[in-house]
Formats: sequence, structure tokens, C-alpha cells
Amino acid sequence: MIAFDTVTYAYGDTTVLADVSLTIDDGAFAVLVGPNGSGKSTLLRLTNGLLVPDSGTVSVDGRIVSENLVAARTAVGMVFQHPRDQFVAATVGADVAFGPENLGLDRREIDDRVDRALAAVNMEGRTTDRIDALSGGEQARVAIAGALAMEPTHLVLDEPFTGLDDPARRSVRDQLRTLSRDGTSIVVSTHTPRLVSDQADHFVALEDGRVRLVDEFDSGLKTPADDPQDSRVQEG
Ligand SMILES: Nc1ncnc2c1ncn2[C@@H]1O[C@H](COP(=O)(O)OP(=O)(O)OP(=O)(O)O)[C@@H](O)[C@H]1O
Repeated sequence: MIAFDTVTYAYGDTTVLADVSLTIDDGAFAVLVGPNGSGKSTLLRLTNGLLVPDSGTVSVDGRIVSENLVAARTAVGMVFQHPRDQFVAATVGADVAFGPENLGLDRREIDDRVDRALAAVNMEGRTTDRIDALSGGEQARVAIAGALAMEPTHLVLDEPFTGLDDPARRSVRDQLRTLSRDGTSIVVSTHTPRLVSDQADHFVALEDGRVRLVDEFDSGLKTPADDPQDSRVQEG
């Protein structure tokens, strides 16, 4: 379980999250929505200790994140908004292997994890492909594979559909659905909640530093209007 308990976070004088309390159960599929600048990325980065609350606590599987960074980063796989920013190697296989290598696993286990992670995103056999030669959708899937190779219990993705065309969005969406069905909890921030509304257990709406948890897809949820799908959402 990922739990926020009265979490406040500010950048300088600007408070982005104010007394946020929220739990995301194991195996849940949670969708985080909110206007531009509402704090979605900030909230996600608190889940694995990239940011530390000014007050309150964030815990993962019962452990306070800031006190157990290794445990949190093992349990929470993070996929950043721009996949290119998170690649560390030139080829698919080397990049996906990077995390498990840092866990000090033996070579065979690393290779097995890379194979499983690439299979989970329909990229099996692509280990020698150069990342800079992949399409945006393929890069997004490799970024997810990199997180999966750590075998996290929770997968947190920051706007994984941004910049993808419709087939690539659907492909990434389908991978998330499969992972969710296999028991991984998913927390995904998106400007296009309609894309994942069928599989979401709940929506977390972020506005003015506060969260509102809703179980049903709510046409009143505020999302940025920079995407045609979102305009429809805002208009209900
Ligand atoms: N490193 C930083 N320093 C100062 N202010 C920041 C920093 N990062 C984010 N902010 C500000 O904090 C607020 C929340 O940013 P955040 O990126 O969490 O929002 P978001 O909901 O993810 O936005 P978007 O939908 O545009 O990606 C914004 O006003 C942003 O300008």
C-alpha cells in the first residue's frame, strides 16, 4: 500500500500539496488527474523519495519512504514523463538491465529479468536495438520495461501517454491493464483519463493542493484542456 498521511510539500513559498492524505491499496489501478501545475508530478515523486515531505509522511508497504529509500525504490517503479530523460544506455537491453545490475544480482537473473520485462511490454528480442532509433511509443514501453525489471510491487507513471499517437497510447494502456491484472498496483497521472477510465479502480483529483478521491469516472474532473479528449472530459 502507498499511503500519504497529512503530507504538505512546498517549493520555496509555493505550497503545492497541503495536508494530503491518501491511500492506494495493493493491486489498485489509480488515475491521478488535475490541471497543469496542480502537483501531480510532485505527488508521484514523493512515493519513492525523489522528494521528501515538508510535513506528514509517505509510506510504502508500511515503511516511511524517507527512512527506507532503498526499500521504497525497490517497491515503487517510476516511469518519468519524458522517457528519454530516464534512459542511461544506448541499447534496449543495456538500459533495462541497468536497474537490476545496481541491485547486484547475478548475470543470469539480470538476463531473465530483462527478458521478462521486455516480454511484458511486447518488446521481446529487441535487446540490441538502439534506443535512439525507436519510435516514441516503443521508447515509452522500454521505459516501462526498465521499471518492471526492478520487479516493483507498485508502478508509478507520470503522463506516460503524452506525445504518443493513438496506437501507441492504446498499446501502453493495454500493457498497464495486463500488469494490473497480474497484481501490480498502478498509479498513473494523465491528461487523458478517459483512456484508462475502464480499468481504473479510482481517480485521484488534485486541485488547489488538495486531493479528492472518486470511485467512478467523473465528467466533472478538471484536467488540462490541451488535448481534445480532455476538452470533452471538462465539458462532460
Ligand atoms: N523544482 C521546482 N521548483 C519550483 N517550483 C516547481 C518545481 N517543480 C514544480 N514546481 C511548481 O510546482 C507546481 C506543481 O508542479 P507539478 O509538476 O507537480 O504539477 P503537474 O500537475 O505535474 O503539472 P503538469 O500537468 O503541467 O505536468 C507548479 O506550479 C510548478 O511550477
